[in-house]
Amino acid sequence: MDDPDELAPAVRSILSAARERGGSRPSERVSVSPRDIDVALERAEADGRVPLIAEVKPTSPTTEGAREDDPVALAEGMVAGGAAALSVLTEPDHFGGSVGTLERVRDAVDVPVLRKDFVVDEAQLDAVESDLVLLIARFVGDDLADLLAAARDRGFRVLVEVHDREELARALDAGAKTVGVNNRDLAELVVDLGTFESVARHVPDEVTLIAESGIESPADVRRMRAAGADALLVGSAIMDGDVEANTRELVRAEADGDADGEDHRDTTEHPT
Ligand SMILES: O=C(O)c1ccccc1NCC(=O)[C@H](O)[C@H](O)COP(=O)(O)O
Repeated sequence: MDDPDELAPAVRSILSAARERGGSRPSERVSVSPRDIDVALERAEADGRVPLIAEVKPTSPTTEGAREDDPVALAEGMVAGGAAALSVLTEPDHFGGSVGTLERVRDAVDVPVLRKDFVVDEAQLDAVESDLVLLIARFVGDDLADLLAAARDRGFRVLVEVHDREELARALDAGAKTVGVNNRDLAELVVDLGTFESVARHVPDEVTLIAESGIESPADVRRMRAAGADALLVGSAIMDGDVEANTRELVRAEADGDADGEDHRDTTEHPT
């Protein structure tokens, strides 16, 4: 992992809390029969919906206040609004999430559910079942391939998050098949949609590519799709107000707008 001093204080705090929670609770090894994310994304495309992963994110270090509504009602609103899949924060100390929330949400909906947390060791994988788990390349460093294998052994599909080309190369070397490019720089917590545009062009076509963070409007959706996003992960913009209406507005961004429908990913080979 990078020098922790380079990370925003909030992110250092998130990571040290994750390590403390780590293997503190001995759990049985989970075994998951996952709902297929690719099928869910393809179904959305076939229906003319932008494939959207809507995030149940009660609060965060960059959000003022917290959303206290029942997360299950929020999740159901997102699905009613057309979300192809959901992401649920399980980090309790900085995002107001919990594994119990994820279990309740996953029981209530039939779309794939991503567990959004800061997994840094294998024992954390056994905290709860989900269809996908997140591994953040920057935080797991040289353990990425081992954690990827450990997650797959349990049946999880793995979303590997990267922020630059070096992390992308490590993700691809480790065998990632689903890659998220986070527009939020975890060192400074600054969001720049140009991050996705610059990294996406180096992602091979066969990889499922997700644009994460900072997507706020139908124009942002079209921008990320034009840069090659197979799907978008959106939290704050959906959580702010009526989640069903907010989800619907983003899901319809291509039907209502004039996207060129082209994928601008580079299909030539790049050394990893
Ligand atoms: O969202 C934050 O404030 C944050 C701060 C520190 C580390 C991670 C953080 N977010 C995690 C995420 O990946 C986002 O929740 C997700 O991509 C959705 O982003 P957004 O649509 O911008 O809420």
